[in-house]
Amino acid sequence: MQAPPPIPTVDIADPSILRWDSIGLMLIRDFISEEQEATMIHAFHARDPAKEGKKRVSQHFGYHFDYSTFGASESTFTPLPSYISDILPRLPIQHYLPDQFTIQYYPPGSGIPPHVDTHSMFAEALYSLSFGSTVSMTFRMAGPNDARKMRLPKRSAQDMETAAASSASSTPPGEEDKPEEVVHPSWELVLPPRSLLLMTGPSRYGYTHAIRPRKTDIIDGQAVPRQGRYSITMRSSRRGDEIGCDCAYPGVCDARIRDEMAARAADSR
Ligand SMILES: O=C(O)CCC(=O)C(=O)O
Ligand SMILES: [Fe+2]
Repeated sequence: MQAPPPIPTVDIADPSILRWDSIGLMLIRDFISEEQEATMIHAFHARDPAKEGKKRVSQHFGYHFDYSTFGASESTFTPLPSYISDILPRLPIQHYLPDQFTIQYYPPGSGIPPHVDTHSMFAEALYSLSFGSTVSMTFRMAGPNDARKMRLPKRSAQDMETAAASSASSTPPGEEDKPEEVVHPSWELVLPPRSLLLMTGPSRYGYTHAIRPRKTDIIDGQAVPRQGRYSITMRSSRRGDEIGCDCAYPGVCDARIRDEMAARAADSR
């Protein structure tokens, strides 16, 4: 079920900024220059030369993403290259800054399954800087199906990174006869190269985001073949007492899921 994308408001002072205020989403076009983009692509392949694989390739800077907690590592830290640290003073939210950076290369045809980034381990602002190629990102308000999937036993940490709310899996056994659940319509947001996406509020906590694994996107009715696309996901880790979440989306909130499991374990004692 696909819906037209919600209509953004264009910032009067800066028309390169589009906002979807009701869901806390913002896109800044031309956030980096073509020169910065070329530097980032060059630096990525200086560390990971292969371009011909079919799978997404990741590099970590700052505190590494920890695939066992879905938060930032306590200790593994790679200093930031200047092409990342240089952009931090220009991020729209300055009272807290990201400290966990994942650069991903998506060869044409690859994507990332629908998921909600961990609520409890990262502060509200989630950034994605796109470069290399235009891509469509699919958003969908999370529903009961996503909540159920997030409560399934996890196969492995790597699966869970993105399978958290993945809608790719099949109907669990015994549930075939249940009435069809409400699935909210998805819509696609075109992310141009060199644009910065900021997710806060509902788009951060209550929507899944995904990139469909395909070689061509349909943009304004035209088939646009994908080239290699890169992104830098930037997150601010929560530490100690800050870890937790009291968002309005308990169905897809890892902090609530952990509480439910603890309560269930206590009940069964
Ligand atoms: O590539 C992107 O823009 C988003 C990546 C993402 O959603 C993630 O790493 O959690
Ligand atoms: Fe994500």
